[in-house]
Amino acid sequence: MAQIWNLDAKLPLKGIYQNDDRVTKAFTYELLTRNGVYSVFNTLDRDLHRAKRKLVGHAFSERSIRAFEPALIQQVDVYLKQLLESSRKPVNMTQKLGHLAVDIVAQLALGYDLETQIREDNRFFPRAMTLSFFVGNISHHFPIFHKVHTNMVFDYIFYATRERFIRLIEKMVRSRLALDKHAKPDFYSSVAHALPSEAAKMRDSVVWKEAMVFLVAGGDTVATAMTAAFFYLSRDPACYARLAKEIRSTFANGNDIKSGPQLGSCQYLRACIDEALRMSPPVSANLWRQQVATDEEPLVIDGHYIPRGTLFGVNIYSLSHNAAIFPEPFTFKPERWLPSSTADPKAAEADEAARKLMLDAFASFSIGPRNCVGKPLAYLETSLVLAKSLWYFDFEAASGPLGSVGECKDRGRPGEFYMEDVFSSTHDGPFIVFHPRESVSLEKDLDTRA
Ligand code: HEM
Repeated sequence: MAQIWNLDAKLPLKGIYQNDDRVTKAFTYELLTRNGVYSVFNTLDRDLHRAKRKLVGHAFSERSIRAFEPALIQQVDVYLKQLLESSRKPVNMTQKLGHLAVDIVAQLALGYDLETQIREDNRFFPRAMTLSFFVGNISHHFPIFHKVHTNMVFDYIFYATRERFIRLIEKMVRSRLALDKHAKPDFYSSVAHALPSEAAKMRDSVVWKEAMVFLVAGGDTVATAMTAAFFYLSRDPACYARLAKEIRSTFANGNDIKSGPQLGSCQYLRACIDEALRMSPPVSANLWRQQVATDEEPLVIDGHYIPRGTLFGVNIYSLSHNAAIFPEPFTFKPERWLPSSTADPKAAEADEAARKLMLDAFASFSIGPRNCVGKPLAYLETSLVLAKSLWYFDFEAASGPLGSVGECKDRGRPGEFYMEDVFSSTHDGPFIVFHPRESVSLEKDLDTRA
């Protein structure tokens, strides 16, 4: 298996990921399915993918997201209440935001109250998702293991966890199907009109496959984005102060923090999120691609001839840390994403050219027809959580040994959030201490929102 690393950033990204006439997802994606039933994520066939993408896209239209937002805010309120209860004590943000994100995505997929934020019993669910990423990632990078049925070995070792995970999803799907199509503002409600009336076994059904993708793709990733943002902000007083000032001067009260022009005007918030996504891309695997089987012409990308059967891709982490595009790539600098503020027209032109180069190379959600369909929701969720956290609290890194959990020490970069690639990412920390702001009352706002 060959691989193209992104040494010259400009071309291979588009040539690979925006070239769906000639390039498709690699066969390794198909190894992630069982029973030959594909989801929007792992289907290779271009026409089937387009149809599925159109279907799934309904859940992310502006209208659907607006309808879903109150359910999202309800989950964020649970998180805020818990921060209040644990004021002045260190909070492990990997756990806290992991629970929040999975509760949100369970609401989004199937209107289900997973309640990992408040109850212990379903907390195996995010752990099981990470496990499924881990096992799938092995086949994705080493398909030979799949051939020798390594997945069956993992199935055997993790049988109990896998069965528990699948039974819970089955319960979620069944309880949703028992309700009226439009009983909840969720994915099912957005797509129910277009679903086949299925006689298929539950685990082979379209609802099952797509809901499963939502749960796996939309929980862990957003949790990592938010956690990384807290890591960097708690270590950079200047960025923290600038963001706090922006949030606290944009809104008149906490109930106003929702989607709309005010949230949209928070340019520095968006810059902080993009910078966290660049520094710590939640999907850190190589997204392998291959030449479309029916394409008979030689494939040349960015001057590289790609022999038939080769898997190739651009690694998002390495691209995001290419110093020729992102100067000082290991420094958290949200300002790099802001429009130029210099009065000198020549300098402004150069700044804008540099910014365009970065925007073209920003691939944390990938690009092209297989890019992330959940991107608008991911931004909304991350923006709301950061803005509301800063509205109701001041926060800082914990002191003592807990304060350094999450730092990347073994590569000599303590300023970087340490993550491990399991297709998505595993991590721990940071531990953050929250102090309620005296000038605002979360309890009062929660009462008015209830
Ligand atoms: C910060 C958060 C997120 C990041 C960084 C992210 C990143 C990505 C990336 C890089 C891909 C391309 C994967 C590939 O080519 O193999 C992808 C695809 C996808 N994402 Fe996300 N994602 C995020 C949030 C979400 C959310 C919230 C959802 C839904 C609830 C979601 C659903 C999907 C789906 C369904 C695909 C497959 C799209 C297709 O193949 O057409 N993602 N995401």
